[in-house]
Amino acid sequence: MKLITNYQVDHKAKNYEIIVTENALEQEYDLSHYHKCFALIDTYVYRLHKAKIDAFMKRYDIEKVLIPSGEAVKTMHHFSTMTELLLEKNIKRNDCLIAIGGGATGDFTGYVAASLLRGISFIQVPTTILAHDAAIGGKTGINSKHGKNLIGAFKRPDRVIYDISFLNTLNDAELLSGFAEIVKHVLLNGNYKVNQISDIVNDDLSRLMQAFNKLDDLKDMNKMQTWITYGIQTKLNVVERDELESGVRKYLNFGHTLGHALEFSHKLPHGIAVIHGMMYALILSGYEENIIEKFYHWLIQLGYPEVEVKSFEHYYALLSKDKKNETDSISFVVMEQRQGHLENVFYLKSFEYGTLKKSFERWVTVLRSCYGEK
Ligand SMILES: O=C(O)C(=O)C[C@@H](O)[C@H](O)[C@H](O)COP(=O)(O)O
Repeated sequence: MKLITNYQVDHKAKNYEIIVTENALEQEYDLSHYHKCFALIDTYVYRLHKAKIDAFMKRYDIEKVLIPSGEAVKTMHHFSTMTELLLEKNIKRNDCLIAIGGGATGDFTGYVAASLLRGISFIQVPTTILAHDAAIGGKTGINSKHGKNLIGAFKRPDRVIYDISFLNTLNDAELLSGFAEIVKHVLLNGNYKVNQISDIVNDDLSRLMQAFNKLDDLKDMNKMQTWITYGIQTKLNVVERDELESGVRKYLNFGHTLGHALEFSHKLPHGIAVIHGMMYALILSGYEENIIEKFYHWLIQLGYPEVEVKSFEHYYALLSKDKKNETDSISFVVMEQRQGHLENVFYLKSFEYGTLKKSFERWVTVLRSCYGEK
């Protein structure tokens, strides 16, 4: 068994362990302090990894509950059905829910755990690259008809068991979706040299761009592991400082404002929507078209698909419901270079309708020209 790394989250109390390794599900864990465990498992993931998951459940006498795959489960209907089902099963405060699946499975299960009996334990068993981000930091929730993740809670898992052998069965869309959050983590760590920014030169970003320049590179899990641990470390550095998102954690939402609106409107994989949302956020941040084009050329080489685009007004309604807004104007995380700084500076900035719309039109023009549409 190859151990990549074990993390210990450094909060003042109630820390949790993040085990990242191949076949992590086969390791021994002490679950004896729970009265009973229920595993909420993404149906699609269960079909692909039945033997492995069944062996884990048998070893710890865990009860299986299959749930709809992916984002489809994050509805009030499924939340209500699941909580009633678990109450029917006479769930206890010292029981534990185990989420086995991608980010959506973790969000849903965590929110059920946060709500049932005012909070029971839960464990994350993420099965995607995207989950290197989603399973850490305690954000849980479901969607509303008004937008993505609008109902939720902060709820720390008791443990994250990240069995990276699950990643071998990810399809192309899932690989691209997960990789988008790695790109975001690299940008967040950016050490750009001011005079070189126009060539997108950044130690980590250029390393990433060199390591991955076609879709097949994303399938190289040895390569990917390095960047998954990089992403986890970046995320931990932020959430340990600001768990409840009153300050720096907001920057983890870079690209997510328009990203969530695109994801919600077109039912796109999360990261594919976010990668385009980041390009829009760069335009809002003041970056010139040539920088965005360079990014897009790399992204197209990797296989990121173009997004369908509706009118700006359509997205504006969703942007106005974003959780980061504190007034009637829309808040975006922007990434700017400041005079005298060697690093990019992230901050939250409010924008009026006119600026957002103009930037949107610029983004659509770049998008269309890079993807070769008339
Ligand atoms: O952990 C965070 O904080 C993030 O914003 C990370 C995001 O990449 C992630 O997609 C998160 O689930 C989005 O949360 P939301 O608060 O924008 O719903």
